[in-house]
Amino acid sequence: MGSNNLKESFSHAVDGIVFSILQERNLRIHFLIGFLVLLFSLFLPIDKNDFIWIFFAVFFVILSELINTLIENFLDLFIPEYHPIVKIIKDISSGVVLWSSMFSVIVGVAVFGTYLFSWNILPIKILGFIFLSIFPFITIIWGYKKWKNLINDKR
Ligand SMILES: Nc1ncnc2c1ncn2[C@@H]1O[C@H](COP(=O)(O)OP(=O)(O)OP(=O)(O)O)[C@@H](O)[C@H]1O
Repeated sequence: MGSNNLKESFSHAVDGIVFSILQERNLRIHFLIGFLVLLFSLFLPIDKNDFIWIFFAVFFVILSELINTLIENFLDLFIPEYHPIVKIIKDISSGVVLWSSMFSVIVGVAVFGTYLFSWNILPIKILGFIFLSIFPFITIIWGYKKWKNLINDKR
């Protein structure tokens, strides 16, 4: 069942991406947003470095969504019934997508804020601070009890 040439390997890889796009609504949304962001950036005088950051942010979110899809399918194959550990793994996997989306928001605000509104670094620092300190702090307080129960279930 292994692929024996480069063309076949490429075709299987494309099949994987097509399957993920057809299966996952969130992936379709991220592709659409990524396309619109890149299209929009064509109309701004964005320099090469900033464009690479934008492209990387879009690419990174789609990559994490593909990994999320991979993990979900893997789990559904081997453990289709409800299981507390499956819940934890799937939630972490979604968390990876959320985390990379937050990174792309920072990049978007930094680049587009500069070109559209001549923002300096302050709004970006504030957003970065919110994402890296206030966000984990609030979510830990908010979700602590729920997660403690889940971890106890796991034991
Ligand atoms: N077998 C399972 N056992 C326990 N919890 C599950 C199971 N399947 C799904 N869940 C819970 O439901 C959520 C959604 O899982 P699902 O597989 O439907 O992904 P989805 O709808 O594609 O969501 P997303 O891609 O946004 O993570 C998971 O994050 C998890 O909390």
